Order: sequence, then C-alpha cells, then structure tokens
Amino acid sequence: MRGFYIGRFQPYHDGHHRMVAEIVSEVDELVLGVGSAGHSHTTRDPFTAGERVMMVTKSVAEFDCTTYVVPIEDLDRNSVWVSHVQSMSPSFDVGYSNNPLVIQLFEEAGVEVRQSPMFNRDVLEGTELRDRMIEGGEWQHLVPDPVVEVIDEVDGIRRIQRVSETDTNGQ
Ligand SMILES: Nc1ncnc2c1ncn2[C@@H]1O[C@H](COP(=O)(O)OP(=O)(O)OP(=O)(O)O)[C@@H](O)[C@H]1O
Ligand SMILES: NC(=O)c1ccc[n+]([C@@H]2O[C@H](COP(=O)(O)O)[C@@H](O)[C@H]2O)c1
Repeated sequence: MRGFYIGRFQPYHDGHHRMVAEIVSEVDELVLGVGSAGHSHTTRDPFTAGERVMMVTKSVAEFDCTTYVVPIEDLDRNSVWVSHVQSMSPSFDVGYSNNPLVIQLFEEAGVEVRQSPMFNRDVLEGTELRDRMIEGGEWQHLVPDPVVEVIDEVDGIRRIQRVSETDTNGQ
C-alpha cells in the first residue's frame, strides 16, 4: 500500500516527522507532497520547493521506507485539486492529513483519508517556528537535524528575517 501526505513544510518540523514515523508503520511506500511549491521568499513561505525537498528527503532517510518527494503547485480551483495532485504523484491508496480542507477534498474525490494526533502543537507549528527564526529565538531543537543543516546551507534565517522587514521608506 502506498500513502500520500502533503504539507507546505515551511519548515519541515518534528510534528511532521512524528506523523511520518506513524505513516511509515502503516504503508509500504510513501509519497510526500511539498505543497504550495511555487511559493517562497515570504514570511509565511520562506523556503523554495527545492529547499523543502532537501529538508524532507534528508530527514526521512532514517526510515526504511521508499519515499517519493513531489512538489505540487497550488491551483485556483479547489474542486479539481485532487485530480491535479493525482496527476503529479505516484498513485496512492490512502491520504494522510490533519488539514480540514485537504480532508474534505480527498473525501469528496473518494480517496480514503487518515488523520493523526497533533503532536506537541503548542510549539510544533510552522508559524511558531518561523516567528522564532525572525525573532532570533531557539527553533533548532524542534526540527530534525538535517533541516537545521539545509536552513544553514541556504542562509535561511537571514532570508526570513529580511523578507519579514517592513519597508520603512513608506513608499
Ligand atoms: N505538530 C503536529 N502534529 C501532527 N501533525 C501536524 C503537526 N503540525 C502540522 N501537522 C500537520 O501536517 C500537515 C502539514 O502541515 P503544515 O506544513 O501546514 O505545518 P504547520 O505546522 O501547520 O504550519 P503553518 O503554521 O505554516 O501552517 C497538516 O496536515 C498539519 O495538520
Ligand atoms: N486549490 C489548491 O491549490 C489547494 C487545495 C487544498 C490544499 N492545497 C495545498 O495543500 C497543502 C496542504 O498542506 P497544509 O496542510 O500544510 O496546509 C498546502 O500547500 C495547500 O496550499 C492546495
């Protein structure tokens, strides 16, 4: 059986990693969709699809499960989004998500969806991690080690701090 799990992974963190650990115990192969693939260089979506592919690929290497990492761009039309996903991904039997819109769209398309508990959600949330990066706080212990290395390699902290600055010229 092949599973599919999509997220923006801005960045990939220990909550995602815990969920992947559970998924790989249930499936033979996994597809990890890197969502909103065209988005980057903003406060909400600082990292490119390629950078997120690196974070995810290096992090899941510890699991003994064939994993395909597939960038998936957004569409303006939710009603055909599942077809779009299926056109970009190896075929899959079950979708994994805790995102209500994703769950709704998969179910309407007849795809089985499984949810997982939210792990330590008070800190394991992309928004919280990005806030810490912008403010110079501690975030490294909340992501797998390879994610720290990728963000360092691409000078990601400087990037998110810069793109979060307000233009003070008032133009
Ligand atoms: N701590 C967590 N435990 C379990 N699942 C999580 C956790 N955080 C996110 N998820 C799930 O992982 C998927 C991808 O989430 P996403 O990449 O949007 O991360 P996020 O932490 O919710 O980030 P953001 O704050 O940027 O929206 C979603 O289904 C989301 O519900
Ligand atoms: N119409 C669309 O393009 C559409 C619909 C539902 C989910 N998505 C994407 O799927 C991903 C879901 O991941 P999150 O759970 O991280 O939000 C996001 O990248 C989101 O943009 C896109």
